[in-house]
Amino acid sequence: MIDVKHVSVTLSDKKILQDISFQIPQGRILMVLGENGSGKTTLIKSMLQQLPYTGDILYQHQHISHMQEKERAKIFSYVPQIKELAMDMRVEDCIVAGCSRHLSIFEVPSNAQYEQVNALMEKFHLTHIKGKRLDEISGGELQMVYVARAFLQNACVMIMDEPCTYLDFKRQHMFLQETRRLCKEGKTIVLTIHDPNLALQYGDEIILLHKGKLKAHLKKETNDMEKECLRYYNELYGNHFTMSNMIEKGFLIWKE
Ligand SMILES: Nc1ncnc2c1ncn2[C@@H]1O[C@H](COP(=O)(O)OP(=O)(O)OP(=O)(O)O)[C@@H](O)[C@H]1O
Repeated sequence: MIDVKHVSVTLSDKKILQDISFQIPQGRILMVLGENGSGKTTLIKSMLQQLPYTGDILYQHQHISHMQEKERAKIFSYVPQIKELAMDMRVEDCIVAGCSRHLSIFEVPSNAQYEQVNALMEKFHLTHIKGKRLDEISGGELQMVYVARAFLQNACVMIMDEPCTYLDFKRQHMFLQETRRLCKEGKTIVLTIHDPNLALQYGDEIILLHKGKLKAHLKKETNDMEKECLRYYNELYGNHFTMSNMIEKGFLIWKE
């Protein structure tokens, strides 16, 4: 379980997050929603100890801030926003770096690990970019390369910052189906996303940030997530939304 307790972040004298508290049980997908600048990235970077914060963030009742870097790498894998991704390496080398925590400093990845890379590249339909450098592939492909790398890392908690942004419609669903499968194996997934429909379809829980504050925490079991999400969106962003079953328009949905 991850326990975020009264977390606040101030950067350059600006309050970015204010008194955020929530828990995520193991084996759940938490979707983090909120408009641009609401604090989603700041929240996940705080969880990853990449930003200074006040309050407490615990994993299985242990303070994450007290853990060694290596211990944290066993617990968390991270897919940053695409704007932060390094370019100067080959696709396979980028993915195989996901298992670097299993290697000692002088060790190079084994053939078996490269086989795992090949399997992941097949799973995510990336075989056509094998051998290419990261600056020779598309934005969506780059995003999937980093997702594959995080999958290879096999950490207990996967934290991903807008992993769907550059993915086409099919790949968004394919990827989210994979994350759901990982959850069934006991992994915990935290991901920021802008599409409330994807969050509703795949999330076990949703938190909604607004101006650095936690506006809502919805759970599949205890909330009518669709209706409450609609209510919050209308409250926050003006009365612009309705549910698809309330209007006579067709739209594409993913058949499971
Ligand atoms: N180092 C910094 N110093 C000052 N302000 C910052 C810093 N980093 C981020 N901010 C501000 O904090 C706010 C929250 O940023 P954050 O990146 O967490 O938002 P977000 O919800 O992830 O946005 P988006 O959906 O656009 O990615 C923004 O107003 C941003 O300008």
